[in-house]
Amino acid sequence: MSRTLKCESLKELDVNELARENPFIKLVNNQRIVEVPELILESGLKIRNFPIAYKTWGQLNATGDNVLVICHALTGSSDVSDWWGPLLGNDLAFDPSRFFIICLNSMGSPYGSFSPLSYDEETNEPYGPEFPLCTVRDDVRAHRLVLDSLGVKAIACVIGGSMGGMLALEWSTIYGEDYVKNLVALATSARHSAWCISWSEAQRQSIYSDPKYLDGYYPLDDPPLSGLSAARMSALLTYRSRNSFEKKFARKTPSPWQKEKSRQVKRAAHSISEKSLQIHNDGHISSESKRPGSISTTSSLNDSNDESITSYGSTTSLSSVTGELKEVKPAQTYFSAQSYLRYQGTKFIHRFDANSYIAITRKLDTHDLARDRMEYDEDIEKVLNSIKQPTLVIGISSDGLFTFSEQEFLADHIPNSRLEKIQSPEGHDAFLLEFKLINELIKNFLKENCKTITESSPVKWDCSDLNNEEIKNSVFGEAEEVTNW
Ligand SMILES: N[C@@H](CCO)C(=O)O
Repeated sequence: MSRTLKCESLKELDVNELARENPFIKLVNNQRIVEVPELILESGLKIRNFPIAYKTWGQLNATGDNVLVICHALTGSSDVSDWWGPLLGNDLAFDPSRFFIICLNSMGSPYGSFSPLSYDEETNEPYGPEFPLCTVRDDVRAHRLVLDSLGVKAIACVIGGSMGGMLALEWSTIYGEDYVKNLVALATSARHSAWCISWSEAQRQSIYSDPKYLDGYYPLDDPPLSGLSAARMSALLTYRSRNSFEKKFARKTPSPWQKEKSRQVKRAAHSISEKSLQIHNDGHISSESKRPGSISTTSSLNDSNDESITSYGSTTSLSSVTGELKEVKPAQTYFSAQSYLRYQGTKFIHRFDANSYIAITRKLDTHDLARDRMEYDEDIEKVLNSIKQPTLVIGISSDGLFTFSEQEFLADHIPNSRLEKIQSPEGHDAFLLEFKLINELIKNFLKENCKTITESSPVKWDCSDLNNEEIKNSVFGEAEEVTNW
């Protein structure tokens, strides 16, 4: 991270102190958090003295215009090295020896910016479910205030995928080509589709239906984990594709390490009814798995008193006639695809907050470049037509969430744009997985459109914050093959 540059006019906040109130902040290495004095949200509400977290790499040049603004996706943080690490480094797409690279955390996210975990000055309580609606446009306006205070005069290119792509489109639309010189939008849309809104809704409903949700007034030490985990599991399915799952898992049984990762902990069953109950409630993370009044037979996901780790693929089963244990091979009811989903759900609840998830999915739902843009008659094609910057649109062939046709729509209506298709079976998340292809596409686009910067002499930058070890140990879990190319 650039240690030399500080916000001139914004108060720098003590990250460690903030992390005492919001433990998720600790998951992001070496970011800065500043206090923005005031912003009027799109809703008309004025917010005061609120935090924005950001992280930078490289040095700002004398003219303040060698700036790459990278915008993160739904559950991302300001730490680009954690989720797009293989694109960041000397001679890569995001080259800190030439560009000043900045990623600012979106509001609603639990990773440092203004969120449901922030304290309301008036009540001295976290906002929780009373956190105000923050839109993509609100993010862009708040982030602009931070860029101004850092001395940024123009953005060489704004780049983002998924929600990050929405921010990138808004940056270009709000501030125009004098301030934002180039745009790269990946796997995103001009407005959030009915399909995406519906998935957001289904995920929020998972959280609402967790009895621990308590209308959002849950204590931070007892949050609605099962609802949040279920929300992430269904979200994850929309981020991948049927074919990638079939190829990866088919009908495989989880290996012992996969079972261990997904914490499938079972105690021995002593009767048919106990065994049936175990199968029936298998995967229900807050289940007691016992009849009211009887002794528990299945531990919850967080139970550390494991007696044994078994699965229904074992050879111990029950005779339906006698009700006694008998050595037979039962039908498989626990599959590798399930252990993967459960593991992902568990991984997520350790790094995200339920109210934040609700706030940020609502932000996605508000996204519509045409909304309230009367100067364009709220006509989406006219708004896209007003984006004059050289633009690269990148779509994923198998993306079922932000479909390739939505990328075609963007490219068809943004006049100075080029469309690239990534052939990948991975679905939407390919924008976070197909590093090599994305690196090449963005690098070539910048070479073509930011020549004076890409051809400038490289300057030294502090790369101590970037190393393979950090990428491998990503708190957010980069793909397993991240370092393989
Ligand atoms: N996997 C990404 C997908 C959202 O586009 C995330 O969690 O942010």
